[in-house]
Amino acid sequence: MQTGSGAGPEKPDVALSLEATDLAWGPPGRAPLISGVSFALTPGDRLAIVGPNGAGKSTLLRCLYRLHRPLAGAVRVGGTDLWSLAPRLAARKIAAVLQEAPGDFAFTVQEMVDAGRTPHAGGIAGRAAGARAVAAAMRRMEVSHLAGRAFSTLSGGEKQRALIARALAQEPGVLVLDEPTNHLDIRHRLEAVELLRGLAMTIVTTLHDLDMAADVASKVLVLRAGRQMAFGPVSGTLQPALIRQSFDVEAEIAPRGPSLRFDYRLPERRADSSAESSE
Ligand SMILES: Nc1ncnc2c1ncn2[C@@H]1O[C@H](COP(=O)(O)OP(=O)(O)OP(=O)(O)O)[C@@H](O)[C@H]1O
Repeated sequence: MQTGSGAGPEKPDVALSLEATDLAWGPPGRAPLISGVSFALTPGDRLAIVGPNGAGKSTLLRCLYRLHRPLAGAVRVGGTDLWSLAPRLAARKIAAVLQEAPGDFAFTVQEMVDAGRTPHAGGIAGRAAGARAVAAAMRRMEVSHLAGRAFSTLSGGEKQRALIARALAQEPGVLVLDEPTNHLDIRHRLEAVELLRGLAMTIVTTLHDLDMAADVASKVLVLRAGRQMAFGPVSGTLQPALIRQSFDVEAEIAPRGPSLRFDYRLPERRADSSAESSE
């Protein structure tokens, strides 16, 4: 994938602010799966959402790309309530890169990436700008040579790159990604980090790997059991005590260039609890 600025869409990206205020969501008739989530991103911020399995990371993302309507609180993009926008206008402001959806399988890569233009205006000028944005996104994600291939026949990493190309073709102000480095090999993973750092849009991504969160993100939000444990700059926020509380592991943190490196171990069992368990 090409990460240099020369390979980007010709129209400059316009990053937008993103704000969540006391956000809560849960399925009808059930207790909220997430609640009390509040954060504010300025245009161009890159937020990593981290937390253990089942913490509510994907649920929070669904609130941010307008799939789940909040039970309480609000999401504002560029200062406007997300739910006051028509769906098409919301899709011009926020694009999502999710794990592949069953509906994606019927299309070629070209058709998939073209679909990123759906929220945008048609007309001759609109179509020409759209074709340029699609071609630039495909070049950037190195999927141009796969244009005629059925999406269903791609490898996991190729699929991931095609899905990111579709979102880039959408030219959003905010890009939301669910575990974007899943399936990527070492080289493409490093390139994804560089890509995310180089995009001139606001980024929100879930990540399991804290090293990667520190490499990619300027800010981090830690969730556990649907509650926000912390939100703030990566280096001041991801501290051993918070990692122990949130993930139940002991962590040692060391600087690595401008980023951080995390080493983990399981917490030692307390002597009295092992005595209890042997009784
Ligand atoms: N629509 C739903 N109805 C009922 N429960 C749900 C729904 N969506 C998510 N959940 C539950 O909410 C919890 C949080 O799920 P979510 O997928 O947001 O977690 P996550 O942090 O992304 O997890 P992982 O790291 O394992 O991907 C899980 O226990 C999940 O089973």
